[in-house]
Amino acid sequence: MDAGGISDLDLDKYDSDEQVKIICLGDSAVGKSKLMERFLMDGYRPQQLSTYALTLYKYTTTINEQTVLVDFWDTAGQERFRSMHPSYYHKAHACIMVFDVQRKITYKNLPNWYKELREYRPEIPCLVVANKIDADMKVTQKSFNFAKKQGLPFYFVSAADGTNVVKVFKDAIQLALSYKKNSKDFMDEVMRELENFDLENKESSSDKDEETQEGKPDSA
Ligand SMILES: Nc1nc2c(ncn2[C@@H]2O[C@H](COP(=O)(O)OP(=O)(O)OP(=O)(O)O)[C@@H](O)[C@H]2O)c(=O)[nH]1
Ligand SMILES: [Mg+2]
Repeated sequence: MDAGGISDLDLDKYDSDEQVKIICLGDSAVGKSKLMERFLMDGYRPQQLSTYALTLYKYTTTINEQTVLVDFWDTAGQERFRSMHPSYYHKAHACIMVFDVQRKITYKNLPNWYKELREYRPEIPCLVVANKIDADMKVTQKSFNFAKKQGLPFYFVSAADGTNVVKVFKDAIQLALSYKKNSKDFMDEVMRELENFDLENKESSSDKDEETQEGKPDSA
């Protein structure tokens, strides 16, 4: 692993305005890596961070005249243990949750992934993706109710022929950005309230000082 790889794991960077982190969840072999590679096709630079069993895909885009750096996090094998390391979820702004329409079990496992996601990131946008529709277009007639039940956006996609791939990733970036903006506004509000609270506290404690001052016997 090179030094650049290590600095890429500097998690504090996700606090800055122009960086978002998007994670990918789902069973093994549903096509998570293929989807990312399809989206980033030209000039993507996956960075294998084998120590951490993950790959970072870096993507830069311009939204509202602002340059946005997106880190897509992809796992390398951890999902076989049915659970991710907490740092995988840390400061993520959106999640793309993938299943394979050809393997029912990968759909059945979605609630488990979703539960774990919500333990770490209760509020981030989550997009549900049914991959490999190229293998049998008829599956798009079937209903997969998990997303609807949870009120999550749902997409039929194919990493093999590219159907809807750009749409999913662009939507994920938009949702990540708006999540970040709104949670930041919320935090600003909390910080303001805390400052006010602090001021009030200081005022009341200085009142107290005066009282004790007054209560003291006059030395003169
Ligand atoms: N037909 C078809 N095959 C696909 C599609 N996407 C992925 N595959 C195949 O599915 C297999 C698994 O794809 P990966 O992208 O490696 O899956 P993954 O979710 O990253 O798997 P892990 O890294 O093991 O968790 C590969 O053989 C892909 O070629 C698709 O849209 N259609
Ligand atoms: Mg993979």
